[in-house]
Amino acid sequence: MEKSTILQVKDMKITFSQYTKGLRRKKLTVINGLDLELQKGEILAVVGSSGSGKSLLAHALLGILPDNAALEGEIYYRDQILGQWEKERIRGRELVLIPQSVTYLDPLQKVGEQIGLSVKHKGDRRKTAEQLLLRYGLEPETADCYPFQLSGGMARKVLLATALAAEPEVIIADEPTPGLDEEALGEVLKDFRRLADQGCSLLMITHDIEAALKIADRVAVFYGGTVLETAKTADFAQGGRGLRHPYTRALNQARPGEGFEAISGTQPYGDQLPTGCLFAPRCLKKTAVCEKEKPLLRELRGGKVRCNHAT
Ligand SMILES: Nc1ncnc2c1ncn2[C@@H]1O[C@H](COP(=O)(O)OP(=O)(O)OP(=O)(O)O)[C@@H](O)[C@H]1O
Ligand code: NI
Repeated sequence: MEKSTILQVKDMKITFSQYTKGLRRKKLTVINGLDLELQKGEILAVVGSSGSGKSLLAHALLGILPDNAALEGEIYYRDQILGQWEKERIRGRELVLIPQSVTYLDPLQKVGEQIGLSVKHKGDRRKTAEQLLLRYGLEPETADCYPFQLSGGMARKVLLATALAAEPEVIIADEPTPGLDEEALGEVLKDFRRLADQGCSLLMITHDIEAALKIADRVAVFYGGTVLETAKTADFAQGGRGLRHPYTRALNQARPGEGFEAISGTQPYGDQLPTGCLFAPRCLKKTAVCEKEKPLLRELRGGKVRCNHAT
């Protein structure tokens, strides 16, 4: 582990047991062999298409997976194994989630009180809540609203304010930006960068690769429940010359201004994973070995890649 690593995931696996017809139990592995490291004071963006396992990673880190999920592998926080008990102890304090859905807000509690509960330093919680609301352009009176009285964008801002109130060590932001207007988006991204520069560590899960590249230090690319590449943000520049994996290159080329070239096919899921490389069925560079063996995640040019052929 590097000295500045604050959070580390080693060989994570998440399996759901589901009841199928006739009450037979079926196991479905949705995350497998996932490794990730978050350094202190960095923004690590996690990108990947819908269903690749991004939110499950977030929920596993916070200890809020559903009851039918089994979690394997190791999570370290500040060099210590992070078990369920520890997760519950630091959740909402040292480690906070900005959830993907605004339904995480308590419908029966006024906004100001919800933010107030998270405020780290005692004192005037109401005032702190109002200041945080103001930071995202919401009137202080918003503190007296119930969640149902807010627009989607306002609710997002309340989730952000709640997370920041805790003055956490680590923020896991699961799609924090949808529904925000341009101005608020810019404000949030700037805030994230500033927090990181002050030493807070951020895992930013997002579909918005443009937003990620604006502020992130590194990017982890998820696919079919694992990491295919971790790259430095700079590797995406100049047409993605520094990138390592064919999937990341394809993602990069699908960005506006980069040619908008989509790749055909869809990501594999659960019980229908290929035996070899997860990306092989869609890869233009695959060879016989790719269909037989799962490549390991290996270090390459200051990043990591799970590909037999990357150089
Ligand atoms: N409770 C559950 N039972 C069974 N499968 C589940 C459950 N929750 C999630 N999954 C499956 O696990 C996979 C990963 O889900 P996850 O929500 O982590 O994806 P995601 O990358 O966050 O997607 P999105 O970008 O749409 O938010 C999906 O295929 C999903 O269907
Ligand atoms: Ni998600």
